[in-house]
Amino acid sequence: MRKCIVLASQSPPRPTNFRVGAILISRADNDPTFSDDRILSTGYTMELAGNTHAEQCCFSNFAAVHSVSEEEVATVLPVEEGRKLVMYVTMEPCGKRLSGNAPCVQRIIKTREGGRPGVHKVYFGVKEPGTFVGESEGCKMLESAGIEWEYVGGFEKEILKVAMAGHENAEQKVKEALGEAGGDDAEQ
Ligand SMILES: Nc1nc(=O)c(N)c(NC[C@H](O)[C@H](O)[C@H](O)COP(=O)(O)O)[nH]1
Ligand SMILES: [Zn+2]
Repeated sequence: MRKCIVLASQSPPRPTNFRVGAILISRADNDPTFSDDRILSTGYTMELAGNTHAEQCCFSNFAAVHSVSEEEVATVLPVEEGRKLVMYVTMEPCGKRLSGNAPCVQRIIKTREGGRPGVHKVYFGVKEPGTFVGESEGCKMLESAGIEWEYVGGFEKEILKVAMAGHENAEQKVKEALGEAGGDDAEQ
């Protein structure tokens, strides 16, 4: 998650989205300390041209290395016995985008097309604040697609400060979002 926060802080601050970082990992099944994790790709919001999201850039970067388009990334993601693909993102993948572009949950689900294992689980450090799309749908959509997710607590303040750096009175917004997230340092 710390690596994702560093990625997110490379994103150009905008009032119209959040600065998010994402990492795609190949993880061994029987490796409780995750010591055998292999980072396959990284991405951060607006890393690539256009109005791009961190998860989208993460997939795009991997696809580019394998000379396919982001839409076809499922065809080049590794399928290895005894290993699964997991994704770490600072913020819950979006289920809806004000711009109308394809949401990241859809892109994550797409990695499983053609019966491929695709992304097995998503870890994130904050639920999406209500700033743009109100109640976030990401988790529910992942669940209904059979993709596991896990909330990694303890990074809320750091993640939201980076995510909202481009927003009007960001400090106040972060405080409110922390209140939403129920972060343990919400009262500060
Ligand atoms: N998970 C995630 N990764 C990102 O890289 C990013 N920027 C968001 N942000 C979610 C937020 O809901 C959308 O940024 C707004 O809804 C505006 O939509 P656009 O970004 O313009 O498509 N969420
Ligand atoms: Zn997104």
